[in-house]
Amino acid sequence: MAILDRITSPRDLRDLSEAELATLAAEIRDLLIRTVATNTGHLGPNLGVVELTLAIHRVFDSPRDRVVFDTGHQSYVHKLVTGRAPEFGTLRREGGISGYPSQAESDHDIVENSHASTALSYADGIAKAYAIRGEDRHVVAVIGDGALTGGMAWEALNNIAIARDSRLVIVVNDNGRSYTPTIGGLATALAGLRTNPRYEQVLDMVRKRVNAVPAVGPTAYDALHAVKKGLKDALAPQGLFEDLGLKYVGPVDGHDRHAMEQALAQAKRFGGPVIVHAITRKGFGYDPAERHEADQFHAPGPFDVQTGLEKPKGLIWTDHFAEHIVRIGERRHDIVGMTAAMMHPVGLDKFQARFPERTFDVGIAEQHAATSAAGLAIGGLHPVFAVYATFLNRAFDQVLMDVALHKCGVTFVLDRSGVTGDDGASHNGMWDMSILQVVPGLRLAAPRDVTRMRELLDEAVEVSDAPTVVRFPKGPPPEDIDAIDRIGGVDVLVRKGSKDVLVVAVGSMAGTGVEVADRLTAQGIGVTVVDPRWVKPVDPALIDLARDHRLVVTIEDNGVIGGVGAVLLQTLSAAHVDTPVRVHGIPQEFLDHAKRNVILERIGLSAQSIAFDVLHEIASADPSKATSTVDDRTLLDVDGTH
Ligand SMILES: Cc1ncc(C[n+]2csc(CCOP(=O)(O)OP(=O)(O)O)c2C)c(N)n1
Ligand SMILES: CC(=O)[C@@H](O)[C@H](O)COP(=O)(O)O
Ligand SMILES: [Mg+2]
Repeated sequence: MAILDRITSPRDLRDLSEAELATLAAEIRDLLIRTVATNTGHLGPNLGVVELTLAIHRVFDSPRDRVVFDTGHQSYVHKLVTGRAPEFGTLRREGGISGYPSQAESDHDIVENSHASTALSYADGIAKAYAIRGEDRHVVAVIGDGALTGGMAWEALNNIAIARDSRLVIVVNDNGRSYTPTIGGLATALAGLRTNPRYEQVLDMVRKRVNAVPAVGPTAYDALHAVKKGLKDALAPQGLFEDLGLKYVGPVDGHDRHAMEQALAQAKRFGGPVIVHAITRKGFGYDPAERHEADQFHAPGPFDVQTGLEKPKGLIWTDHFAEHIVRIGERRHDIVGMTAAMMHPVGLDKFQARFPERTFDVGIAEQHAATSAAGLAIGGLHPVFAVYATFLNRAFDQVLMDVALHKCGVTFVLDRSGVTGDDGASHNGMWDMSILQVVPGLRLAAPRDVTRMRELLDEAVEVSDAPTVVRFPKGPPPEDIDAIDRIGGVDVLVRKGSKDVLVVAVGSMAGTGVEVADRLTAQGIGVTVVDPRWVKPVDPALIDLARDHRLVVTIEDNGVIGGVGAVLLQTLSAAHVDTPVRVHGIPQEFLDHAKRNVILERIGLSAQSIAFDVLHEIASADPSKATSTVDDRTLLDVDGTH
């Protein structure tokens, strides 16, 4: 029987021998590799925290002591040792366990938000609460070196440094990388701490000699720690954490479980905030991951376990952006590319290779990126900040008050907009076309296909006195959908029969809009389908089109509150256009993980569902238009795809 099968709670870890613990680590690695190879997910980060997580759960008593993971993508080992090994095969599957902590799954889980750099703030609050309530409970926060480049982490550290009563242990999981090597002064400071060879050799010698002494060992090791600390000061620069007044233990070999346990036990005894600096390697224990130069299998697609080779995947929207931004950069020498630690995932790697001096990776620091972009624009350049839509949320005030207020020509390229699916509620890019609607002067475009993405990017970078946004979804783009006409800035995609229904299909929903038209025209309903291209500001042509039709139906891959449909409805009302508007979009909810297409179907963003609703509405308003399909959704199925 596998040792992992015997672990139903972290306390079971305490009964294992050294040999069993080593076997358990191997079993966990094997399960991680085999599961992610088929389910996808975060392999490199989780292979890097096997020993570290086991040590945490042997020294601390979860869930009485709380363990908070920053970003949460590295919480698979935590899940395995907190009773979820039996269902680990359902990882990231619909109805299965999430790829991030989930309160619904376990009392051991806290932070579900996959946005980086939040863990220390949570931990600060929880630890203060326990101190005030007089509860003798510890809080352990695991934060990566990448997440430490996020501003929130330093806001938290500034407070934690003076929270003397907080029983808070911060484990810095330092593998030197986000996707690629972590950038900036912090990375250099951490490297200074972890790469001082003399310090390591002396540390090794001290640890071996002292720990060899039975009974006295650990205590003596603690006492010597003070010496070691002095030693470190002599050998390595004063740690930036200690300069903040934070106690610091380390650096510790994060793959040496015993050493990690000693360091954690020592930190636990401090009784106040303390940092344990663990040195790990992303992908540790699986050669293809460790050797994977790009990102050490941060989030690989399906791959072959034996060879580590990823299954070939087709081009996605990002790949087409990656090509086009280089072409733009060739003709526009003022264009600079910016990313928040995601150079390849957002498609700026080719631009960086071509124009290294015009490409900036700012770390996981979207707020800084947005305001630095404003600075770059003020300085006479045109920044293109490529970022996942959901991660721009945290830079809303910077977009509003630092970029738009000063009329800066910055282009935001929002990848992964709309429903992304696998990475759960905090990854869906369903907010941008709502929150950015309120930004005065900002122009927002949603391309329906690659050709329109190129056109709209070209138009966006020409705007020098306002922020522009181009947003597209995760995954492969559709075939091009050519327009049959253009009215104002609005592309007409379909125009059949009388002007019964105007379908306003936004960006990636254009194909769905055309399919809705197919279903309605098959029922004798006249339909016009348009793609606004620029959804903000509202194109006046849409007002005239709406006025000429009996019903307006909007379809968008964005939340329904404050989105394109909502704003069009408001605009028509202000223009005294009485045509009713039915808004179809993402319900304003946190959506559980599942594949994008499954979620779209489930929330009614499918041609079948929308056409049925429209037909129902028309039949109830004009019974002469009622047909047999009103009560039988399947009869609408003109192309037999449902
Ligand atoms: C605000 C935000 N921006 C970007 C990301 C995308 N992202 C996910 S994990 C990751 C790298 C995290 O690096 P680190 O904290 O060092 O953890 P590691 O993967 O090395 O364990 C990034 C940039 C995110 N989750 N949140
Ligand atoms: C954890 C995190 O925020 C990212 O690594 C996320 O997994 C991005 O996923 P995709 O790049 O697959 O959309
Ligand atoms: Mg890292």
